[in-house]
Order: sequence, then C-alpha cells, then structure tokens
Amino acid sequence: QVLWNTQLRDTSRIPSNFSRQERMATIEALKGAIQIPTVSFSHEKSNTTALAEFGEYIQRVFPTVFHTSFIKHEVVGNYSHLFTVQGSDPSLQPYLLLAHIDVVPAPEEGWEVPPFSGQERDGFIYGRGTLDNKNSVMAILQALELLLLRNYTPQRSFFIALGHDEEISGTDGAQKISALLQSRGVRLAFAVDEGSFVVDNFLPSLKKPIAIIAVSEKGAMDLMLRVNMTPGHSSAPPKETTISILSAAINQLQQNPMPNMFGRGQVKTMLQQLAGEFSSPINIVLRNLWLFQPFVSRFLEKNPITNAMIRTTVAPTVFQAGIKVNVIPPVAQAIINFRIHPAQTVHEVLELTKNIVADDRVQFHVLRAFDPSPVSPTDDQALGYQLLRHTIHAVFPEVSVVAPGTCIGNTDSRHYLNLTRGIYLFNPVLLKPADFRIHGVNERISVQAYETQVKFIFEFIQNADMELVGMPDSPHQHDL
Ligand SMILES: CCCCCCCCCCCCCCCCCC(=O)N[C@@H](Cc1ccccc1)C(=O)O
Ligand SMILES: [Zn+2]
Ligand SMILES: [Zn+2]
Repeated sequence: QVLWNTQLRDTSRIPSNFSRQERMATIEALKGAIQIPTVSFSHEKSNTTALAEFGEYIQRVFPTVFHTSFIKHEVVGNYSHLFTVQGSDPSLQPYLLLAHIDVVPAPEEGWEVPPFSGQERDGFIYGRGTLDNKNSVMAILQALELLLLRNYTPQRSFFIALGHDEEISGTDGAQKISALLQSRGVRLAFAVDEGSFVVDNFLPSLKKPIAIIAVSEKGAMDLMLRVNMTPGHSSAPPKETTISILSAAINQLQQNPMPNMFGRGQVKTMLQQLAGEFSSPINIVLRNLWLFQPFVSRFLEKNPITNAMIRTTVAPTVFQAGIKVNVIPPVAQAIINFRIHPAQTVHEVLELTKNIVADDRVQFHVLRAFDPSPVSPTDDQALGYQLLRHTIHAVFPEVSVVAPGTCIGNTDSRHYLNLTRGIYLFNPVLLKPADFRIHGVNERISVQAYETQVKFIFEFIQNADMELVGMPDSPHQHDL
C-alpha cells in the first residue's frame, strides 16, 4: 500500500473552497464554451471558424493561465493547444492532462433546448460537449486559473493538451502534440484523459457509487464489406442480389457475436474488487467466480455497456446500395465498426469475421484499424493510478471502491503511448444511468457535477506535488 505524507513538501495546501462569485463565473465559462459549435463532421469537414473562436475564448476566460511566466502556451496543428506548466522541481517526472475541444454533430431534433445554447434547466447545463468533452477542457483550465489566483506554483511540471480533432481521429491535434513532446525528449510519468466515470446506480444491486479508472482502451477496425454483380432488369431478378448477399453477411455477423472474453480482460478484476459493494446474493456470486463465472459472463452480455466490456463488438454503421428502383444494384457495400477486446488483435478479429461470413462473393477492405492499447499499471508504484485513487476518495467520499476497467470507446490518449505506459482514462464526473447521453440527445452535466470536476482537478494538481512515500521519484526517500 502506498503511504501518503499528509503534508505538502514545502508549501501549505490550498483548500478547494470557492466563493459564490467564482462558482458562478465557473458555470458561465462552461456555458460560453458550449455555445461555440466546434463540430467535427469528418476529416474533410470541421467548423474551423468555431475552433479558432474557441482559442480566443479560453484566452479571454482564463487570463491568468495565459499570463503566468512559468506557463507556456502553444497552438499545434492550427487549433489544438499545448500548455507547458513548468514546475520548480526538475527531478520530478512530468505528467499530462488531456481533453478535446471538438464535439460530434448535434441535429436539433429531440433536444429539449438547442444543443449549442448551453442553457441551464433544473440544475443541469445542457448542450453538446457538456460531457464529451468541453467539461474537461474547461475544468482543467478553470482549476489551474483558480490555483494561480491563489499564488500556486507547482513543483512537478505538467502539460495540458487540448486536441481539436479527437472525434475524427486525433491525427492533426493529439498526434502532432505527441510528436512535438517527443522531439523535446519528454517522458511522462502518466497521462489522464476522458473514458470512464464515477457511476451511481449503474446496476440495481450496487449499493453505492463506484469509480472506474479505465487502464486500457479497446482497439478498433472499420471494415468495408462489398459485393459486386452484373446489373440487370429488376423485373427478372436473380435469386440473390448484391443487397441480399451483403445483408446475409451482416446478419451472420449479428447472429454470431465475437467470443465472450470475460476472464481475459479487466472486467473480472473489476468485479472481484467491487464484490463487497453488491447486495446479497450477488456479492457471494462475485466472491466465487471460480464457480459462477459462466453465469456472470452471461449476465454481463445483457447490458450493452457491460457486453462491450467483455467482447469485441460489431456494429454495422453505414450501408450503401442501389442506384435506381428498377435496376438490380451492381454494388452493395457496408462499413462495420468493430471495437476490439484487449485480449484480441485486429488480425484475429479479421480472420474470425471472414470465417463467420464464409462467402467468397463478399470482399473485405480494412479502412482503418488499430490494436487495443496495453494495460497501464495499477500497482502501488503506479503514480498516475494511485494519485487518481487518492483524489477520488478525497473528493467523492460516497465512493467506496475505485477499480480498474476498460474504455469501450477510443480517446486521444492512444497517440501518447510513445511518451508513457501509464495512461488512465477517467472523467471525475458522477453519472447516473439517465445521464449516459454522450453523442446522444440532451447531453447534459449537473452544475454540482461540474463544480466537483473543477474541485477534483484543483486537488489532483496539488496531490501530484505531494510526497508519495515509496514512489521512485520521491526526492525524500533517503529521509525515511
Ligand atoms: C460493473 C459496472 C461497471 C460500470 C462501468 C461503467 C463505466 C461506463 C463508462 C462508459 C463511458 C464511455 C466513454 C467513451 C469515451 C469515448 C470517447 C469517444 O467518443 N471517442 C470516439 C473516438 C473516435 C473513434 C473513431 C473514429 C472517430 C472518433 C469513439 O468513437 O470512440
Ligand atoms: Zn470524447
Ligand atoms: Zn466523443
């Protein structure tokens, strides 16, 4: 177990108490950020005017961050931002806080308030980006601004990287920032990005909120399936057409899911650590997975999120076919989006897919693919994990267990694997099932949850300066 020196090395700790005026300004700042429609539609199309405006906005809202001598600000890839916060102790390895300023599109249908209005209703701020991921962008800068206003000077250096194209790959933002840091010889102690939450009532039998820190993220593959045929007159159709052959292939994939990998990823460890949080008899079941593993793994398949944690998922997302009502279509093609379980590879999933489809008339074209990310350490020596765990317990006293998990989506963080093997995906936001609206309609964050996120980062930055007894870079180890 890591021991924490209860005192900061040389300065006294700054309490995370904010005045009413500061809290109001914090909320207004987030609302203003939501009002700038920084939408990434595709590689060819993003709202560059909004991305540029967002750069000006953060300069206006966080003047101290931009005018502090030990903070360097750089624009990378035209719209992404890199902040280098120089700490006073060069013996401490720096870390990285990540977030992204772009958002997915939000057509107005189904929204209770316009998606880029940032309106507040019943204690919630609504809008595209309130959870994914302007909350993090703004909370990181807000926490730093508040610390600087209290004359905080960090001991451990850190970087803040705000990507502008995460929702379309991160190749212009995160990838370029990562290359820049690498060219400067930077090695990171760890990085923290979006990708998991504190969840409350996620499963009915869970008694208290739990915090899941994702320590690995799934791989991905966009696979195009295509069928070609000679076109003909629809009045004399052949028994099978390009559309029926392609549909049958997709149906085969839906009827034959990828194997259940429970026991070969983070989920088993996560459930074992959470066992005591469940009421009886589930706690007994989880303490005896040697016996109940088959039952538990089948149970997890029933919920789309837990199902995504235990297997490679297969989602047909694009289907194109047909040119005219009376012409047998010459081509039918579909894109299938796979999210690859950490215990599998792109190659394995592609082979499995070909075997499941088992039809030579279907061609396979891999459009984009990457393997799952390696599992980051969670042991006593894992500074990033331990700092998050410690800060979670301090800021969310209602959370009794912090457990490692797998991120079912992808984040900018994978572009930083060249700088560190300690990548942790965790958004310090408490979510109830009704608030899982990422990429959906009526995305929202409660005012309280956002204020807590700012408080969390305010505490986390200070904790990163705290003396961790037994950590490799503790300069005071010889005193012990
Ligand atoms: C026993 C109970 C445990 C419950 C734990 C519940 C935690 C659930 C957290 C789920 C959060 C999912 C957050 C995913 C973040 C993904 C961010 C994102 O949308 N990224 C895009 C990136 C992308 C990828 C490919 C092309 C374009 C963009 C994504 O689609 O993954
Ligand atoms: Zn995101
Ligand atoms: Zn997203």
